[in-house]
Amino acid sequence: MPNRSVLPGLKSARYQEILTDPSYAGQFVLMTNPHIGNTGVNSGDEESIKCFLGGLIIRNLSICTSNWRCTETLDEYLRKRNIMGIYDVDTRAITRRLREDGSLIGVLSTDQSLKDEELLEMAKNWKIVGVDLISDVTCDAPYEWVDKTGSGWEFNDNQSSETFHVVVYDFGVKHNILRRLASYGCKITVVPASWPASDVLNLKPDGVLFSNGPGDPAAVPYAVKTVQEIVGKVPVFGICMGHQLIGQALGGKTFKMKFGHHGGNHPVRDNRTGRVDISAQNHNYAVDPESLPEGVQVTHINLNDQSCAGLVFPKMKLMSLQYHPESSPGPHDSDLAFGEFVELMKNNRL
Ligand SMILES: NC(=O)CC[C@H](N)C(=O)O
Repeated sequence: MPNRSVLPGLKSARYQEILTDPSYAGQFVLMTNPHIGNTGVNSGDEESIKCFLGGLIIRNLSICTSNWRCTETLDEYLRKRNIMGIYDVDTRAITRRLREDGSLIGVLSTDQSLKDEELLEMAKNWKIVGVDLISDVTCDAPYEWVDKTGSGWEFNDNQSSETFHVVVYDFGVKHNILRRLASYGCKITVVPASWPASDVLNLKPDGVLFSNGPGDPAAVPYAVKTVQEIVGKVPVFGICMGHQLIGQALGGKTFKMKFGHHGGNHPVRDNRTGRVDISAQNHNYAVDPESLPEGVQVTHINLNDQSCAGLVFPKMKLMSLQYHPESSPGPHDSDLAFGEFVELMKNNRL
């Protein structure tokens, strides 16, 4: 079966978390690091229960694995999940092309009977704008999440002694968002993307988190409506897709970026303090800050292109980030955002 997807260029990063980040659904990932697979794959680094990405494109597949946590090679892992991978590709050439033209549609096929013209036709007819990719990646039913970051990996000892109940809307949530919330002392209920806002509010949560997720925020009006029904009633935190849905719910506009932001080395400035974090990012859409109503403050700026990377709306007890404070993979600089959310919930209790 041929597989059609977009190619967002990606700076080198830990591949297993990328393979299992549901935000990559419908996309091929091209690694600029030339050598991939040497640490293999292990069950502790999964970011969701499946791989949702369209395929993985790399230069060299390591012929051996060497890591104490490795349980499987990358090749075995992708084969078992029926995910396409291709190596021996000139990834530098494709990267240069992507740097000029932005994300492109690509086709990968194992069907040798297809002619180049047919493959080109398939690429031309494939769309990501306006497509709901969330409904393919969200959970089927609500569940509780309890796992914290493992004690051997924990790096933050400033955690709250109070417990806060957070309902997480699963638009394609990464497990590390849930682990970090649990480590900050939250009791977590995860609900499917289509779960009614009224049912969530009936649970009387201390806060609601709108998660990351794939695709075009303008293609999921049901999710925007849910966000609208919740914002202002309890403290909320939006991450990536969640941030974009909040932007839309407030009446703002989102747009498709030429390149998108991918990888673990994006400098972001918190305008309130001047502090610069190096952040992990993965998004193709962004919120147009000019389109937001009065009272919404742009708190974070991506220093590579000055785009909007975070918002607060104090009147609505709302905060959101366009990037991934949970990292996994990536630097931990922005982990304090979870602490900020806990503060927001704490102040709302007073
Ligand atoms: N990581 C994410 O949540 C991705 C956000 C959004 N779907 C985008 O591609 O822009």
